[in-house]
Amino acid sequence: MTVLVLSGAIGAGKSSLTGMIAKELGTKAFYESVDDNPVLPLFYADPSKYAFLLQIYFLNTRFHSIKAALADDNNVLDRSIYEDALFFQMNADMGRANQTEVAIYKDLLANMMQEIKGMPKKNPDLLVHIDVSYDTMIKRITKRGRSYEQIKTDPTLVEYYKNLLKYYGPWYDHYNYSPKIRIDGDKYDFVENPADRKIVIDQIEDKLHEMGKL
Ligand SMILES: Nc1ncnc2c1ncn2[C@@H]1O[C@H](COP(=O)(O)OP(=O)(O)OP(=O)(O)O)[C@@H](O)[C@H]1O
Ligand SMILES: Nc1nc(=O)c2ncn([C@H]3C[C@H](O)[C@@H](CO)O3)c2[nH]1
Repeated sequence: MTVLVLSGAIGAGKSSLTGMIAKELGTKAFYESVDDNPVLPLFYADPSKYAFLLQIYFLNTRFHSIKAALADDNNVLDRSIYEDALFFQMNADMGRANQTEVAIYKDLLANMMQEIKGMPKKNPDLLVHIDVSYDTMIKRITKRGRSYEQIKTDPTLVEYYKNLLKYYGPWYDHYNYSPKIRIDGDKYDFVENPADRKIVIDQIEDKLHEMGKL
């Protein structure tokens, strides 16, 4: 049983690469709830009002996916639960959550992580992190076109996205729940270019070989 999780900023290419890895390795893909997420558009319209609710929503849906993915055999998840705290900490630091919400969220997250520790498989086998610059991130967000994520319609998102990248650097450096690998999302156009896709998939497979997981 091998479980891979993807990480990276908004629009980094996690969902795209998740699908490619699942196809290549013949594993099942688990995607975070976006298009069916009733809170996400509300959050982008009024972050202070909905930051806490969105975080609870994501934590709950991610926990469902993790329970399914860690119980089953070979799986790949398009975002790790370890990034949830990063998002909430950043939103809290930006004044979008009060101290009571922060305390309740942290306690609930710790409680859920405790449950995960009790599962037969506690941690993923490999974290695949996609690194992107601000310019690439914006290009991809624009290309994907979710209306509420566009900086043209909401210029305050420039600060939000730049801030997110600032939080991701140290987050990746400190991540130690499993082996990890960094993919250069600026360099490799693994969506449009088959040669780049092969390079990226090879990097992941080489790492799995090295770990004795392939
Ligand atoms: N390496 C890449 N080269 C070219 N286009 C890419 C690349 N990665 C992603 N894209 C494109 O960028 C957009 C965002 O990709 P995707 O939805 O996979 O990102 P994500 O990391 O899952 O985003 P989110 O965090 O919002 O869920 C899509 O339109 C996708 O086709
Ligand atoms: N606030 C907040 N907390 C999270 O834990 C979180 N996880 C994902 N997202 C947002 C980013 C993309 O717009 C969209 C798809 O990733 O959902 C989050 N937003």
